[in-house]
Amino acid sequence: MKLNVEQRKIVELEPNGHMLIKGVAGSGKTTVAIRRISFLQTHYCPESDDNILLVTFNRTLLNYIHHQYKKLEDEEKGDLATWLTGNQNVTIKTINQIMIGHFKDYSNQHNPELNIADQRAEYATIEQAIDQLQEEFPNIKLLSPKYSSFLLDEIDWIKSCGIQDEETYQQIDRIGRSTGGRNAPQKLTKNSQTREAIFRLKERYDQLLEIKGLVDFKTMNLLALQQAQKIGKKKYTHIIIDESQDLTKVQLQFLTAIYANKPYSSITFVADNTQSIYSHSWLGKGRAYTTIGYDMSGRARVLTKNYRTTTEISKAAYGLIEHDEQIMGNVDYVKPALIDRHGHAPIYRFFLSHEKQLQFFKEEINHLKQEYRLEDICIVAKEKRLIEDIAMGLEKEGIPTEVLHDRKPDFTREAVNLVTMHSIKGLEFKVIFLAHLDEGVLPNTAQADIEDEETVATEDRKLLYVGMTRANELLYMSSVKRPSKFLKEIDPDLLRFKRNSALRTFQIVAMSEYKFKDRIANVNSKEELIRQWMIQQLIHTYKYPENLLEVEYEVQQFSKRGYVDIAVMRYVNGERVPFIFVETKSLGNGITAKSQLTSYINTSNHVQYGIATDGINIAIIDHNDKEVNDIPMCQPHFLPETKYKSIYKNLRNNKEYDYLQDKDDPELIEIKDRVTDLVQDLDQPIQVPIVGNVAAGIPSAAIEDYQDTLFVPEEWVIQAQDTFVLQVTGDSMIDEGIQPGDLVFVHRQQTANSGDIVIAVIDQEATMKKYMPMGSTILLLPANTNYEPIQMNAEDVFINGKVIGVLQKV
Ligand SMILES: Nc1ncnc2c1ncn2[C@@H]1O[C@H](COP(=O)(O)OP(=O)(O)OP(=O)(O)O)[C@@H](O)[C@H]1O
Repeated sequence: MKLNVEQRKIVELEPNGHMLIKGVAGSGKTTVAIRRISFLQTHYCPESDDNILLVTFNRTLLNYIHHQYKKLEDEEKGDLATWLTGNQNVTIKTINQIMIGHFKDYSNQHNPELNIADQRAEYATIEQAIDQLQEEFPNIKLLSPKYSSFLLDEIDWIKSCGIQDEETYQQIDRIGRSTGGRNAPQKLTKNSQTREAIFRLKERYDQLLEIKGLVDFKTMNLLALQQAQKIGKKKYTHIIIDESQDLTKVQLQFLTAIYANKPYSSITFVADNTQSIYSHSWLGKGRAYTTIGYDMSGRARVLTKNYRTTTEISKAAYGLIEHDEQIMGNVDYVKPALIDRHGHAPIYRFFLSHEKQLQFFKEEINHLKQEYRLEDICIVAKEKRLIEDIAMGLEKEGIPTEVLHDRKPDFTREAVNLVTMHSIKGLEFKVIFLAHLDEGVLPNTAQADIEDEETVATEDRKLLYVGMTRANELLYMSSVKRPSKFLKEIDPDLLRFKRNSALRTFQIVAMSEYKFKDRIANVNSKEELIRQWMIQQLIHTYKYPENLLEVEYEVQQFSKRGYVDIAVMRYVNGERVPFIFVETKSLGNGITAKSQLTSYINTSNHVQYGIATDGINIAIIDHNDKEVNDIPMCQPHFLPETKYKSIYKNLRNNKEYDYLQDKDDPELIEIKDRVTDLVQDLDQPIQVPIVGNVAAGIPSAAIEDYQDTLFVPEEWVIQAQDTFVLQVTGDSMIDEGIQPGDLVFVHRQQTANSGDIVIAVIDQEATMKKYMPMGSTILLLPANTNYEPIQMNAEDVFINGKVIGVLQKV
């Protein structure tokens, strides 16, 4: 892969202390971070104690980075191999892996028995602490075991921010909490007794853990920081922090503590705030870099082009974040640029049960298997239990799965991957299924208290955004029962109901927009919702004009009469005939109407397609009862003819043109060269009069006296004021292709050359013949073997005009 100019510039930037690389999802931030390592290693690690650290937030991303390196093409491997294999001074780790190392140093020195508490120990200890403090704070209802998870989260947050004393906690703006309890307090007022109680609880909880020889994860982080600051061993000359928006303040301070500030050092923050999905993160909440001691003015580089996803997927994903004021208002927001890579629009489905969703996955995966390897497919859901459920279901159906946990996953195993939304950050797959985008799950309203409702929504909106931007080629989204409110924020025109079909997902049409109300027995029926959605789709998506649609279309089946819910008509040879039949059922009622549909289709030879749908399921069949992907878009030739079509033969240059004249406005004409298909630009057509028939000849009157005129291009005539049009009455010229009824264009003139077709007057009667002078006589030749040539003395023949073209109706 060739880096673009902006990426290469960043990779090859001379290190100059701290810098920020911000960019949209898929813009190559991780790619740049990786390449920069080999650049720094080659050029800016002159001393033997120069080390480079690439730190990531989550373990899945770390594993994925390792996996991606192995896949790099041979030419790039040369460079990368230096630090991947042989060279020991490059470390790629998660932030926790590094901090645990320092924590171990700390415990070895102070308390070798110290261990990290598991979740069960944390809950047991918090309940103990609550119990001990309840007497002291009898009025604080929050001090109750039922709020344990809320309180643990708050304590975690206090530690994540490195808050050391109660006074600071009393003053601080509490932004970013998202895991309250169902009945958690609505607001943690500043300088309140509630905050006092929480802070005391934190202290008591830590003491109790300590007695048990335990620390929780966030205290482990604090001790690691303390250790790093104490020993002052600044090991890393260059630090690159991928996904830096996810780190806590303490984690960021820790990295500063291990950063060796040499003249050629660098600490690079790689960030995308739009993807900040952790409530305890520091920078991701819009805080300035100055809060951790870095002024980024003039030190930020931006990557705007998303290389990962197609334009269709990107558009839908960006549509989502555009609805979020918090995201758009963030100073570090980067407006994404689209690259010109197109693919299938995202597919969105909803289901009435988990089993139906699973069934859909199974069927789609079985289809996808023909084009993709199973390991190119990843199913993502917000919660772990949801992906585990899906994995179990798929395994039962014989589809191998790989759940990507923290443990080292095998990205190469022939299996469908499954992962949580949080863990998929930084990863990418050709096909992504985002499952269970359900109300209540996304956003998880049960967990939000009112103070943080917006923050929770923003965080979950970002989660969905992260998920959507993981897909290289194909994105499926689905909900079970009520869809997440975020899906309604995406323009429905950007989503599809199924693969390889233009059909959009079911949407309720406002009753004021209903069509054919006067033809419908019960506009309030549930089935009508589906019919009106299909009518809307036929008109807006498939572009069938309303007057080609009929509802309750009557068909005759032997002795029985039936009524098709929607019939799409089209014109064939001027006749209006049924083309598509649609049978609808009320939402989720199944497509049992399919057999009915087949029998209706069989009542007419004209019907080519049938659709049976209940808004959730759909079958599209052709007249042979075979499932097809889609129905055709409306084509111009399906419509009733609005133009008269003729062919004009220009006898002056032997060219043929299509001559199309609007039925309502004869002045509106279109001329097309029949050989080149080029449509002629007709700025100023001229008018030529239709003056009568050939037998009458060309009258002497002026053009203005005639009302019937034709509009034609100027170059078809020699001179407008001398051109007339006559209708052919006889068949004497049919071998020249001139038929009775044709219109001939005649230039008024008294002479002619041998071989010209002329209008000649003999005995005051006009006739059209081929002119052939022979000495003092003239031969007038018919082009029809049934007629004899006429030989006349020259003085008895009056040439009235020469035929210069023929217009023939088709
Ligand atoms: N210049 C480029 N040309 C072609 N493909 C590129 C280019 N830069 C990056 N890519 C590809 O785009 C995809 C996204 O790159 P990468 O994962 O580095 O982006 P990112 O900004 O870290 O994404 P995210 O923040 O969404 O995780 C990868 O498949 C990468 O190979």
